[in-house]
Amino acid sequence: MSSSSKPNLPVTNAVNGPPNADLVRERGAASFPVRDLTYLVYGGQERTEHLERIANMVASDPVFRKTDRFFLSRTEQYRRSLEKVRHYKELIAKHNLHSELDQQDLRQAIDEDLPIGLHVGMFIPTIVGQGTDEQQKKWLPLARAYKIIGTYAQTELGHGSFIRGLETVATYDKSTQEFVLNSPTLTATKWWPGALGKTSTHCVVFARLVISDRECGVHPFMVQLRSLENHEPLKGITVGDIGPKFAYETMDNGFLRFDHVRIPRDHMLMRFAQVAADGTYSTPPHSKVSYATMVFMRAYIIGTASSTLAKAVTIAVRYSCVRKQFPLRSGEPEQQILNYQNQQAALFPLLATAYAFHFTGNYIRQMYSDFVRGMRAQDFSVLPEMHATSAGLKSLTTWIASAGIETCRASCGGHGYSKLSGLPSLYANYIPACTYEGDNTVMCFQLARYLLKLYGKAQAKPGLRLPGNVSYLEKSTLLDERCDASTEELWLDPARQLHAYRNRALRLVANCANRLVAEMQKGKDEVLAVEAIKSDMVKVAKAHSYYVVLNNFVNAIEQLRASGTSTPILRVLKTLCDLFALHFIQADLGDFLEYGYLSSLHTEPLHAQIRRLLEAIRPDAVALVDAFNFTDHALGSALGVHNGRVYETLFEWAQQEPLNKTQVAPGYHEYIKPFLLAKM
Ligand SMILES: CCCCCCCC/C=C\C/C=C/C(=O)SCCNC(=O)CCNC(=O)[C@H](O)C(C)(C)COP(=O)(O)OP(=O)(O)OC[C@H]1O[C@@H](n2cnc3c(N)ncnc32)[C@H](O)[C@@H]1OP(=O)(O)O
Ligand SMILES: Cc1cc2nc3c(=O)[nH]c(=O)nc-3n(C[C@H](O)[C@H](O)[C@H](O)COP(=O)(O)OP(=O)(O)OC[C@H]3O[C@@H](n4cnc5c(N)ncnc54)[C@H](O)[C@@H]3O)c2cc1C
Repeated sequence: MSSSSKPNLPVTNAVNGPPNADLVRERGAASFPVRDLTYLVYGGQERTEHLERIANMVASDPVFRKTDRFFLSRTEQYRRSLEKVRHYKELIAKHNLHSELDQQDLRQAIDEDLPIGLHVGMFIPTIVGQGTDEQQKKWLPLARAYKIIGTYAQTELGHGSFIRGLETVATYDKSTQEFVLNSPTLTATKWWPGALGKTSTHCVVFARLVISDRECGVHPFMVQLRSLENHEPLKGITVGDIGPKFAYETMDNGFLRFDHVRIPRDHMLMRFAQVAADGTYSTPPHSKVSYATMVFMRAYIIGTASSTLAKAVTIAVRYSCVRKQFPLRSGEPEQQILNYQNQQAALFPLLATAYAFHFTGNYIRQMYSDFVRGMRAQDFSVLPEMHATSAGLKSLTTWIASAGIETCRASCGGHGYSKLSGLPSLYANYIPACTYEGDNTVMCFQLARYLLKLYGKAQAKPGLRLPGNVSYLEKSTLLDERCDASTEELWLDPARQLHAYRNRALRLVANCANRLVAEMQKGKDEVLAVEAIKSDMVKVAKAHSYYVVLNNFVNAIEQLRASGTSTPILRVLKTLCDLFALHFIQADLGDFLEYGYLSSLHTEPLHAQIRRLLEAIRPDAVALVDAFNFTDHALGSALGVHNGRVYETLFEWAQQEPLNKTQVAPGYHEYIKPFLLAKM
């Protein structure tokens, strides 16, 4: 079945000409209407077409070009991203894109780490979340109109994960009703905040509040850094760029020091905690409420794991259909490398994961908006679940997406190593997601701690009802149950798949809890006992997060079935869901074998079923990546171009290499010629 209607995307950047015949054939053989799956992914036909209009506008606009990005210096890349910011603002005005959603769509289409990312992603959300109504009235209009540009300055040279250890101080001076911000040591220097170095005029600074020598904990403060007239740093402020990084060249991650900088009392963001004029301090309703922007960003990061991985897989799958190596038998034509089982085994689980993460993203968005609704009504009861779940999912999704991009790159052979494949920069720009907004390992401890606590409660109080995704912690009888998937067919049963993931998670939680007790019985206090089980805690958090991802994928398919989604779409989603479920059991087989949950009775049919799923996905692979509907601009890859003219595009793009501007190499006269022409 071919797609029900054609996508409206232009073929930009690629070399024009007849499309690659193999890709055309693959597209014609899809078993489902591609366009319908695109609508499903992007929330319907109208929304898809709107996104396409914006994507087309960006892709055809020379200011947003990406093709020369590899040939620009760091400074040029930063300047170029500022040019894009200015143009972004012009387009908002020109096309009346004033809603937050439109602007988000536009930034997503521009597809670059712009130095306003922190402004929209953390600075404005912190004012919204932490500012009083008056503070919002004062700063939001300025921020939304880009009259001020801000960032989120929390991390310091000596302190990142451990927020309570921050050293920057904000001392309240009752006599002038001001806070005095100071960086008392070198390690107190703010270090890393995006767009802090050169772009931002303002920032929300996290500093420890001190009132009359009393420590009141870390709080957010609004601080102006630079003059709005000439962009010079204000008195007492030392600010700059932290220098070269692994990638992320368009972003001026910065450092910042305060030398007794005074700000008015009403520059502390006081929605939840307040300092009165006389220095009276009112505590917030929840001790971690000032960490809410991080929770918001973690939810956002979970949402982007799918699209990032989907880009890498789109490039690798299209290229693997164009690329041919070896005939099976002499005299036969060479095979598309995607026909090889190993290539399918590398790429298809990642394709399935990109779809799985799409539904995880929907789930966490919903959870986050419920949480915000509660918080507005002063109900913080969901905060622990929201924090723990988002911390775990942020870690799992960014780890898998990062490793997945690298797998895609390696699966493209030599051309994957070329920056023109788009994969090295996708990887290098994406991997800090495993670190920023909470180091993944540290985040896993948060989820594991939450699960251990709930498990302990459930053990102590049989009959206790736990929230949906953790309700399995109530059922210790689950530990006695074994897998009964002894045939290939039984492995396709979602209930059995979920049973396996639940059982593994519960086992690891129970094991951790038992070890904790054993360590304490050996004489350790609780703190040291936790230290003794830390690597197991990471496994616990991952195991639970896998279960959440799978559970959401399974539920999403059920909901789609109930809402009348067509059979071909349901069939292909079910196949992807099965592959996701079975692949990650296979990948962690030791966990399931260790406690006898599985035996070779089950693993043989498991492996066989995975092979069948790879075969089932093969004819739909191109259609499944096409359904993500990326423009060539978004992919930025000579290997992933929609028309499949991979070699033509690679060849043309390589001509832009500055070394090719002259026939004779720069340096030839000084360094090559002397020895070439030297007498023997
Ligand atoms: C939309 C556009 C987007 C554009 C995108 C732009 C690109 C952006 C790119 C990069 C931006 C990057 C930004 C940053 O990195 S900002 C800095 C982020 N920093 C961190 O994430 C630091 C990580 N550390 C922490 O979050 C915490 O310190 C901690 C969780 C590790 C520990 O906190 P601590 O204060 O030490 O608490 P305890 O361990 O003692 O725990 C006490 C108690 O509180 C619970 N808890 C901790 N955090 C939270 C929270 N956020 N919400 C709710 N509850 C929390 C914790 O679980 C404990 O609970 P208990 O066991 O029940 O007591
Ligand atoms: C590209 C990028 C952009 C960033 N943008 C911003 C920004 O805009 N604003 C901002 O404020 N910050 C920003 N950051 C900083 C970022 O949030 C921190 O780097 C991150 O939170 C990790 O903290 P850390 O660097 O202190 O790592 P550390 O905590 O020093 O981690 C180092 C290692 O120690 C381990 N470790 C740490 N604590 C423990 C523990 N208790 N037990 C066991 N192991 C532990 C970790 O797992 C890790 O392996 C950015 C960072 C990057 C890379």
